[in-house]
Amino acid sequence: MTLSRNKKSALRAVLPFVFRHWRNQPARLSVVAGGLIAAAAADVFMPLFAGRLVDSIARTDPAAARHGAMIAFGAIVALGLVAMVTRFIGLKAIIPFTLRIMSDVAQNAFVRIQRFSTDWHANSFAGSTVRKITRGMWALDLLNDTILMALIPSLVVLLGSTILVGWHWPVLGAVIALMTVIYVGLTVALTTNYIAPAAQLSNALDTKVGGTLADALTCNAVVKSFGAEAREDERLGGVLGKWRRRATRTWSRYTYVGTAQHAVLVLMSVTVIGGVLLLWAAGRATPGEVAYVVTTYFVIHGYLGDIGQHISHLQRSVNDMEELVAMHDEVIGIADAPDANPIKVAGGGIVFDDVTFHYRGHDTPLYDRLAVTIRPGERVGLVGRSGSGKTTFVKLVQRLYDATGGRILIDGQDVSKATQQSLRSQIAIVQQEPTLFHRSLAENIAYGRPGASMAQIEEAARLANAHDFIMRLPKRYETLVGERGVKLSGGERQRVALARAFLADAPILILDEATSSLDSESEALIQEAMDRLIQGRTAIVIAHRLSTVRSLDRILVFDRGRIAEEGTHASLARRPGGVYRSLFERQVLELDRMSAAE
Ligand SMILES: Nc1ncnc2c1ncn2[C@@H]1O[C@H](COP(=O)(O)OP(=O)(O)OP(=O)(O)O)[C@@H](O)[C@H]1O
Repeated sequence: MTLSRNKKSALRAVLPFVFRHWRNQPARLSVVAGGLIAAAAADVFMPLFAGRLVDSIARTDPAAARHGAMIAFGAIVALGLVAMVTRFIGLKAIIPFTLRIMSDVAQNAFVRIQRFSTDWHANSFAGSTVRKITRGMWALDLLNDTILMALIPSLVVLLGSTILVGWHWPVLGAVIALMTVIYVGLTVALTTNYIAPAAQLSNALDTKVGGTLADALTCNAVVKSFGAEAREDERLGGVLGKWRRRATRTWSRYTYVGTAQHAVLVLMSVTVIGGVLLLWAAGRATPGEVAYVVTTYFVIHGYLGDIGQHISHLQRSVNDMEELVAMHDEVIGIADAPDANPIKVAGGGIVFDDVTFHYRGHDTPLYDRLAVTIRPGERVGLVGRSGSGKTTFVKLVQRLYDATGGRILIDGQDVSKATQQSLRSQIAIVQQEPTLFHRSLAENIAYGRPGASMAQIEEAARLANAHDFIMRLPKRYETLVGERGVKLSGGERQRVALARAFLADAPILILDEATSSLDSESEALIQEAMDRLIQGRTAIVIAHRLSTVRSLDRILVFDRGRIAEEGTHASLARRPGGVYRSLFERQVLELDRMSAAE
């Protein structure tokens, strides 16, 4: 999290990040900076000719007055045109320049986040992450505009005007320089030390508002089922209340700082305009020169007045980008080894060679030197109480987590030394609660094999007993399934996931059996499809209903991260006092009770 970082480290992290992106487009950057600097330089000379104009028309000789005035007027118009054209060129070039960086930043963030470990995703709110990316993207737009369109031109005007005035009247130049330094120093100090800490706190709460909204909306089905809408309203209200208090503090600080800046500008007008009037009174400045200094003051006033805002924008955009940049610095978690090779899976034998595994934050390891061998083509059931370590076993096979000790081998190759993409392409998984994309059914089924033909997709759906229900849908294979597949029933989602696994045709299959109570017809269809899918592959089936694992080659009974028993259904069911036997007896008893009740 970024709160512990101070503002300097935020600047140090964000600015190099942005400049790295600038360097990718050197030609465009030169056009942008060149155009905008030239326009600002034209502004510096404008007051000089305004002064000449006043002096010319004050001449007693009408012909000389007209001639002088025309030259000064021509120069003012020419400078105006130069400023207009060069600014146009700069502004036109900044559009593709910034848009390209914004899309690069979003794309790069997405590329990284997708590859962050399962652990990272388990600990992050999707809603907050989305907000960090979009907010960072727009902050980059503001940051580019602030530096290139505002701060650099302001610097050119301030330096140029100070030098030009100082050339005529060194003391007046020094006064302008001093007041500018006071103004900018005060602004920088107040924005960074006074406004930024408050802004950082309100940003953190802003992210929290996004997270709270997303959390409740994603779990809307749960909220509805408990009639907990009012509770969630209240929860959001609480977070919004905190955000409002923080935002009030931040926005008030902006107002106080604005007033302090205004006071310095008033002081500057007194010293600069007062100074040139004294010079005029002493006969050392003509009326035209007074007009020149007064106009210069107003030009400087215009730029300085906005500098406060530019610095706040700089600060705000840096704060808004900080979380995005921090994500770039985060370690991926599970990364491919530098010498990783694609895994080659033929039979699909899996070995847990004395594997120790410890979840972060837990006191004790879940597995302590767990040793398991699954033969190629073997069909193994994992059973055991909830939390006994069945799902973790398959997560380790997929290398969603790294083992703390020992090795996991597939066909003799260490999974930690294989490329993740190759490893996961060899494993098809049907989750307990399959998640579908809000895309067409055809796209969802073809996810495991991009480019599959419609005929292949239909064949997979038939094998998964999904074809018939799909054909009854209004748009058949083109039907959109809703966010996470909410428009389908649990059993239908399972069958789409099975079709996906058929099409993926991987040598290793992981089935996490659905616990949701399906009607018996749906259950039979799924069971039949599962039996078909398992044929000819190494299969690991996490089973909750023991009927599912009866026909498998071997059953591993998990108990608090250990394998308490293993064997076939028949051998385990006979073992007196065994864990499996007690689970089995309990399920038989439940079935008896249910049929008695019917
Ligand atoms: N991401 C995680 N971070 C920390 N602890 C976890 C994480 N996932 C699971 N655990 C813990 O590890 C233990 C084993 O969990 P696992 O999901 O492997 O059990 P399971 O046997 O599959 O349970 P179930 O049958 O309920 O799905 C549990 O105590 C669980 O709380």
